Amino acid sequence: IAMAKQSVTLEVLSYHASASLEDAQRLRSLRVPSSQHFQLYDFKFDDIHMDDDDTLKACIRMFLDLDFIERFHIDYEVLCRWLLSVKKNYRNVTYHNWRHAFNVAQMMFSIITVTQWWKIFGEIECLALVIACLCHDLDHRGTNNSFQIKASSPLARLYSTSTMEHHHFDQCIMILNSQGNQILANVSPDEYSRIIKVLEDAILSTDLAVYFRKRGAFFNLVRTASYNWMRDDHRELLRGMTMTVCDLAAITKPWEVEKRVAELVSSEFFEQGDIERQELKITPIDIMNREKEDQLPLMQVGFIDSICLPIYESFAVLSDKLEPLVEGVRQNKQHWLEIAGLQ
Ligand SMILES: CCCOc1ccc(S(=O)(=O)N2CCN(C)CC2)cc1-c1nc(CC)cc(=O)[nH]1
Ligand SMILES: [Zn+2]
Repeated sequence: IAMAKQSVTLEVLSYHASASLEDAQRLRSLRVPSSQHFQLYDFKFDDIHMDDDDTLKACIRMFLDLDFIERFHIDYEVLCRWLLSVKKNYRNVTYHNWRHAFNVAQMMFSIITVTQWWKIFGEIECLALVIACLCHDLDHRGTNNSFQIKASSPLARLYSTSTMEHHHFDQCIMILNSQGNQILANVSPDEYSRIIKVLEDAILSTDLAVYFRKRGAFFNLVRTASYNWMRDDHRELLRGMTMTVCDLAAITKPWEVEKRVAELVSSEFFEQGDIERQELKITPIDIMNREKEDQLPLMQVGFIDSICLPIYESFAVLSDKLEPLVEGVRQNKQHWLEIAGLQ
C-alpha cells in the first residue's frame, strides 16, 4: 500500500507550475489601485469587467489593506510570484477556475472587514483564511468528489473522503513551499504551524459534506447566543462556516451575477454528466443530466432552501451588517421561482 501511495503521490501531486520571474517582476512594477477603486468592500462585487492583471492587483490590495505584508514581513516580489503561481494552478474549467477563487477571497475580505470579525480571528487566522480562499479549489478538474470515486481517479486512491479538498490543500502547500513563492518564509515556526493548521481546516471546510456535518452545532450556538469567540472550537466552527458562506456567495449577488454564475455551474455539472454517460457508462444524477435541464430553476430553489438560506440567515443573526447577503438570497429565490413558473 505504501509503495502504491508513494507512486500515486508522485504521479498525481508532482505536477504544479510556478510562475516565471519575468511575470512576477512585471506584476511587481504595476501600480496597485485602492480598495475603493476595485469596490473590494462591496458585497455586490462583480469581477466581470476586470482583466487578469486587475484580479492580481486586487489581491495585492487585499494583502496591503489587511496589513499582511508588514505584519508577516512578506517579500513583495514573492507575493507577486505566489499570486501568479496560484492563478496558474487553476485549470481552465467552466466554473471552478481562478475567477471563482478570486471572488471567494473578495467575499472573505469584505465580510471580515465590514463585520470587524478580523478582531475575533486575529491576524494569523485572517491571513490563513484569505490564503485558504485563494487556494481552496486549486487544480480542480471540473468534477466532484463522487466522480473521483466512480472513475477511481488517482486522487480517490489517495483520499477516500473530501477527495478534492485534500488535493486542493496539497497543491496549496506545494506552492507555498516552492522556490520564490514562500510568502510565509519570514514568520516564526509557531506562527507558521498555526497558519498551516487553520489553512487545512478552512480548505477542508469547503466540502459541503463537512458543512452539513458541522452546521447543526453552529446553528445552535447562534440560536442560543452561547458562542464565545475566545474559545478555539467556537472560532474554528465560525471559520469553517465563513468559508462556506464565501464559497456559495454567488447566490447572494444581484440577479444578473447569480444568473451568469448558475449558468457556469450547470455547464460544468453537465460536462461531468456527459463524461459519466460516455466514459463511465452510467446515468448521471439529475443536476448533472443535460436531459433534465428544465428542472434547473427548481433545483436552485431546493439548493437555496436546504443549503443557503439556513447559513445566511444564521450569519445575519450574528451580524446585522450581513443582512444584505440573506436579502440577496431571498431575492434570487424569487427569481428562480418565477422562472420555474411558481410565482
Ligand atoms: C446551477 C445548476 C444546478 O445547481 C445545483 C443543483 C442542485 C443543488 S442541491 O442543493 O440539490 N445539491 C447540492 C449538494 N449535492 C451533493 C447534491 C445537489 C445545488 C446546485 C448548486 N450548487 C452550487 C454549488 C457548487 C451552486 C449553485 O448555484 N447551485
Ligand atoms: Zn469553491
